[in-house]
Amino acid sequence: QRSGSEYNFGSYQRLEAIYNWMDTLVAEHPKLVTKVLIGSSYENRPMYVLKFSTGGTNRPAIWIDTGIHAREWVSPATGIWTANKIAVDYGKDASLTSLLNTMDIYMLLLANPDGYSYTHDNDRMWRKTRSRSPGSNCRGADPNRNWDSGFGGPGTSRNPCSDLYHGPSANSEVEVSNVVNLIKAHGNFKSFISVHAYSQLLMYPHGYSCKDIPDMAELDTVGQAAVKKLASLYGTRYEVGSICKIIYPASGGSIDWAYDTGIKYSFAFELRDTGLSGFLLPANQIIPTASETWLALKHIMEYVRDN
Ligand SMILES: CS(=N)(=N)C[C@@H](Cc1ccccc1)C(=O)O
Ligand SMILES: [Zn+2]
Repeated sequence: QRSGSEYNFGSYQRLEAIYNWMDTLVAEHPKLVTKVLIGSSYENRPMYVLKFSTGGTNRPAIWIDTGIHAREWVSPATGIWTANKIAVDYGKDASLTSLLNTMDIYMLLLANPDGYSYTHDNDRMWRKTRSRSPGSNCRGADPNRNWDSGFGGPGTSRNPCSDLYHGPSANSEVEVSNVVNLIKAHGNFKSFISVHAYSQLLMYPHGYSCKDIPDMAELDTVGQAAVKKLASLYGTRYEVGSICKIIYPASGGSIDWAYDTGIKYSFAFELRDTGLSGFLLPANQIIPTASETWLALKHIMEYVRDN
């Protein structure tokens, strides 16, 4: 279907509809957007990254992933709206256009496709991947505890039945190793942004330690300015801080790995709301959430472009 017409950005869509929509986005903006297959999930679903590029080779790049936790539906919904916004606004929004004339943006909209599918067909509250654990009837590892950053440390579990199960080893989840391989092969990412829900937070590393990172002051300043712009639309209030300090210790998280691998501008969003609806955010809040989040994302990307 044409992305501009039939696809309803204001509703939660099944995996198949999102994949179809990606194809229409590429078809409608062939000079800007390409679909890059970075590998398959545990259950053999393709993992596609949308690459926004106006040319060059291996330009400095910004990474955005949504949907790593399956039940956090407003995350991929926001990613889809954002991908469309970037495609539509290129050539119209001077700041975005200048960014895309010098940098690339990579978006992984469904970072945990097996889990996302499972929340539609089996268990709305599923969080993890769907991998099998030898010796256990429980399935899946937390893809946000499986990265090689303080792996197995505080805020994780070695019990395959726990929602915080870190997996048998770092990068054991193919959904994680597919991303790690791309980031390493590319080698020129300047920013790594992972979008979660809920709590209305904008966080920076670390989760595996509460010690301030060397770039803490800078990332905090960027974060504070970003959430100020977010709040300017509807007054939605976000808090800014390190993962460990602002919520809890969490080891093996993606943005900790990204930061420690040298990607300075690494952030995690926790979108709406603060617990009233939680993971079951009503669909009528998708577009408002995506619209306000865009102001924060744009601020971060502009800062990365200019620094
Ligand atoms: C509610 S939640 N599960 N999205 C919170 C999310 C916080 C976090 C984000 C990035 C890195 C580490 C930790 C998590 O526990 O994985
Ligand atoms: Zn999450």
